[in-house]
Amino acid sequence: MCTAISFNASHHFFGRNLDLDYTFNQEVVITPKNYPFNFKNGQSITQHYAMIGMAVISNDYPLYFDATNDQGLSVAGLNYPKNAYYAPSTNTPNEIASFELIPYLLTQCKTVEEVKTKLKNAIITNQPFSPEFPNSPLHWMVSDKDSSLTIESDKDGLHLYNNPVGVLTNNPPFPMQLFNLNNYRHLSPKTYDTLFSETLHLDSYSNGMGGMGLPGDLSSMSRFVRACYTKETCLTFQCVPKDINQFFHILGSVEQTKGLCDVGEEHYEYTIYSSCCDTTTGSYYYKTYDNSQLNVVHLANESLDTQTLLSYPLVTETSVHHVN
Ligand SMILES: C[C@H](CCC(=O)NCCS(=O)(=O)O)[C@H]1CC[C@H]2[C@@H]3CC[C@@H]4C[C@H](O)CC[C@]4(C)[C@H]3C[C@H](O)[C@]12C
Repeated sequence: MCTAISFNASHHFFGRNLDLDYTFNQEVVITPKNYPFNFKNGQSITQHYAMIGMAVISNDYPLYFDATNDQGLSVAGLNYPKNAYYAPSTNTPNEIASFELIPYLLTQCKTVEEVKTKLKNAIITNQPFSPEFPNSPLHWMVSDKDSSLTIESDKDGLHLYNNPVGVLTNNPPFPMQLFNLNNYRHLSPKTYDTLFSETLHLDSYSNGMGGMGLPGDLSSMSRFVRACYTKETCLTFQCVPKDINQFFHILGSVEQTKGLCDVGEEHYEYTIYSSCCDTTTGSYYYKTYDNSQLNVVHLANESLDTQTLLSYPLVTETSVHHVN
């Protein structure tokens, strides 16, 4: 399970929690502007936008989990089991293999509008990257500073849904997630007087009672509601570090502690990393389960007119600031 968020404050921020019971060898990866992409549909690109994000590099190829390009467009892939359907290839030019979608969009598009145009007649296909990395059932959130889009490739075709909340988790399909939010329309950061009785004097004995009924469990529908509510009510400070801090607190509202989510055979899902990319500057902040210190990799600090992938292994050791 995972949660992705797009957040507007002093800058535009985009990031996600990656929740899983095992870890890949993922690292922060910068793809510079002249790294050659040879897509399965026959298209080759050697001049394109640069991108930064979390990826596994295999065979010199960046398998991105989430990334942002130098134009401020971002995409994250999240688990979408049992619903994702990728079609067999028929060798047509509008095909994109599922593992290629993030680089395909981020090399060529600046905005969500451009993504919609690019994907108009697209088909997501099922060619796997390699035997070591077979296909995963994913759906995606694409965001720029003005809007977000959910991409779902189901048995009945490719769906592009406007995503007005800027949040994505996992199942069920996105229209159901959005509809389910209606069930929480009563939630409020304020504690109102009781609405259903004038004779019973029901006491507001605690702050925060306007939020009673907000789900706190880790199921994907609950995380969707909780992340939307936390994000919508979240204050912004027009100060980049403070807004990034707010972003990590929103992600923290749906993070998974080891032990809470038993997936069998003594494995537990946990939040492996949380990321927040400042898409205005291309700075990728992250923390890991064991290291809650923020680390950052800056796209702008590298020369991007090159061909070779740059990678930055995650700093996963617990870091403590000793005060005395
Ligand atoms: C597993 C993760 C989602 C986390 C999640 O939701 N876990 C709930 C498990 S459960 O459903 O609750 O049991 C997803 C998110 C992004 C994915 C990678 C995207 C690039 C690449 C695409 C290739 O085609 C296949 C390999 C590849 C490295 C992918 C591996 C894996 O699929 C990643 C990490």
